[in-house]
Amino acid sequence: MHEPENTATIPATGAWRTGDDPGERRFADLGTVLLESGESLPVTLAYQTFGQLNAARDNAVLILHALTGDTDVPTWWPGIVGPGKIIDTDRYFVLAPNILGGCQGSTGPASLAPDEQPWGARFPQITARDQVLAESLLADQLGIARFTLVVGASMGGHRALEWAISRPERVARLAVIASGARTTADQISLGHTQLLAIYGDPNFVHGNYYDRSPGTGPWYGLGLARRIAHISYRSAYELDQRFGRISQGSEEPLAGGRFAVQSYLDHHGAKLARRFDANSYITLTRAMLTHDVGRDRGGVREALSQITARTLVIAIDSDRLFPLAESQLLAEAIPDAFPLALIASDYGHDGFLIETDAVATQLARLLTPVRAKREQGQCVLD
Ligand SMILES: CC(=O)SCCNC(=O)CCNC(=O)[C@H](O)C(C)(C)COP(=O)(O)OP(=O)(O)OC[C@H]1O[C@@H](n2cnc3c(N)ncnc32)[C@H](O)[C@@H]1OP(=O)(O)O
Ligand SMILES: N[C@@H](CCO)C(=O)O
Repeated sequence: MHEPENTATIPATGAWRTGDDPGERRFADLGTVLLESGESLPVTLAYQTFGQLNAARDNAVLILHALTGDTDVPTWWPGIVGPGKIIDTDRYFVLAPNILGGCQGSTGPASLAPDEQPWGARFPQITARDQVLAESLLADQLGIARFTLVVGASMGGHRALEWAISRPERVARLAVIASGARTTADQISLGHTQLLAIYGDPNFVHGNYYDRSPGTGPWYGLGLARRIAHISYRSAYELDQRFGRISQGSEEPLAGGRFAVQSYLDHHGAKLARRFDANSYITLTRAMLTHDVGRDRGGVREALSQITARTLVIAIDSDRLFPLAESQLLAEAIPDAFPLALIASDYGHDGFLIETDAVATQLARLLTPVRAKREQGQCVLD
């Protein structure tokens, strides 16, 4: 394992995280990986771990972050992961890799290609299956044969499902939150418009912007893509309850001012553009759009029937990005699944990040029997 050069060479134009955390992340060199596309890619994954792997190596939990998440799970999911939380780091060994194709330490378009230049637009097409392959190589390297729980929300749920289908012997329990078995036409449409927002930025220059002078990256396009995405992360009801037609500041929209909700979206757009790489956003969005667990497996239901893990599917009732029907399908088609767990929330898709008490209550159904039996001194086979 080594600190890859790629994290040190992202140019100053990019304000995404560049290996700036205080040494908690580690990096696994996983060698050259054969991708679903047939191309080969040298892969490094950044990851963090929390807690201790026990002697039996049977307390590992794999947490798979969503689109722009990172390895620092206790920070973005504080109600779920940490000492005494439902994913109790005093009890479990949590492994949190950064997604392949991302820009927070793992190999992605900003990494150096073998010719010592950033991949940029040359970065190959990546799928959820490629991402899971890389994660499984990381697990191999860490000596984890089987996870007691694999959990992912949103795009993390895509990978969690791929894990449970392609490597059922390695997943004892599965939690899929606000996610689905394959991207819907609506999701593809939303992703498509986000991609076009980036492509249309004159500073995108076909993805080859890394050597441009500071301040000339495709931040406008990336920020616009995030605004489009962010609308889909929240419910119409919540936005209206919260912002209504309120003006931002004293200047009325009729007099050239902004609505507060415009300012809010602008804030989230600018914030992401400061911390994320546009080429990674494209790579990950494309991976999301091509997600289909049924591809080359005889269809979605056939693929889901291969899952052996005890499974919990959680949905947010106001999620307009991942419709309930998609979660319902998972809960019905996965053989050993609890009935769909529905969380009532006004927050929409982002509910998985915000409604952590409700998510924890649901996860307890999947995890507590193990805890209770262990505390009674009983042997529990994962
Ligand atoms: C697994 C993963 O997905 S990890 C990655 C998760 N993180 C992200 O996605 C980052 C984006 N953040 C978010 O989506 C949300 O902040 C969440 C889901 C994390 C939390 O949701 P909430 O608590 O409802 O936060 P909310 O959506 O109100 O955003 C708060 C921000 O909006 C800002 N804001 C609120 N109203 C306005 C407004 N009218 N004008 C400008 N800014 C505003 C706040 O100042 C705050 O800014 P800050 O985050 O820079 O401190
Ligand atoms: N806020 C989440 C939403 C996607 O599920 C992210 O950016 O990863």
